[in-house]
Amino acid sequence: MRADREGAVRRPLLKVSGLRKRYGAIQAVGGVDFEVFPGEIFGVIGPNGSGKTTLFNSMLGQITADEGRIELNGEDVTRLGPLALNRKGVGRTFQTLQVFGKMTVRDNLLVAAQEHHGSMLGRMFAPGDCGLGARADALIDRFRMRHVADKKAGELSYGQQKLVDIAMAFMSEPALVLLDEPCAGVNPSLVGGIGSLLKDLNRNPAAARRSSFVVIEHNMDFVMDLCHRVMVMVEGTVMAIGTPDEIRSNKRVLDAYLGS
Ligand SMILES: Nc1ncnc2c1ncn2[C@@H]1O[C@H](COP(=O)(O)OP(=O)(O)OP(=O)(O)O)[C@@H](O)[C@H]1O
Repeated sequence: MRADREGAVRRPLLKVSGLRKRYGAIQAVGGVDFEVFPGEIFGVIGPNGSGKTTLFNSMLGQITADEGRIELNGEDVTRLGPLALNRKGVGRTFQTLQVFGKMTVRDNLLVAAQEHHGSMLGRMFAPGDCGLGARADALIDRFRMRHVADKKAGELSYGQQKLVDIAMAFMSEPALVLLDEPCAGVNPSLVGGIGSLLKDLNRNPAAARRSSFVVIEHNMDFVMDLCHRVMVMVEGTVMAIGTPDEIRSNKRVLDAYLGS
């Protein structure tokens, strides 16, 4: 729980407590605690091997943590798998592209909503397509992809495919989106655009609810510009959590990570 500027107590959307995961002799995640609040963009940074991906995969039900508890809106979701979490409003993007190269951009978005609305075929023949076509078109416009909407995704540049990948995560209108290195492999000239897009999606006043994001990213300028708070992981544990300014001026973080 945390009090906002007006003093009202805010309940976390995501609460991770005492999370641990070991691989044999390696303690990948060694007792991690943090909270993400509604509407917050929360960054996770740390050197290679510090446990970020293991933490993500545990939160997404892709691996089972050895210990700890994960709560979504106060509900214990520790043992839920990816599909059940997706149905509860958790979306994700992967480090590597997940788009279907032979399908159009628009169809990629429609397929992404499949888990929420039954099979692709069922949806295609359902009257009014459950509103998914309209949602796909709205995202296509928001991501400025109208000119490529009917092109095969595999024909697009890597950066454009990355945008399709991110847009797919938003088809289910998630409350929480976990983004795994959204800038990885993207031309530096496109990185600013991805940041603006995510900020725009985060504050979207038209959406029924504001999405919160947890973002793993090695591009420090991107993280510091985008995130409201940042968590620094070192050797599977939390070294610091704070605003970008607090993290940039934290001596331990500078010595262990940022300063290197
Ligand atoms: N499936 C696995 N089997 C064995 N060891 C693993 C496995 N997955 C991760 N590890 C180890 O756990 C530690 C944390 O890895 P993890 O991938 O979570 O770190 P990371 O911070 O995401 O790294 P990177 O920034 O390089 O993606 C590392 O020492 C890694 O070698």
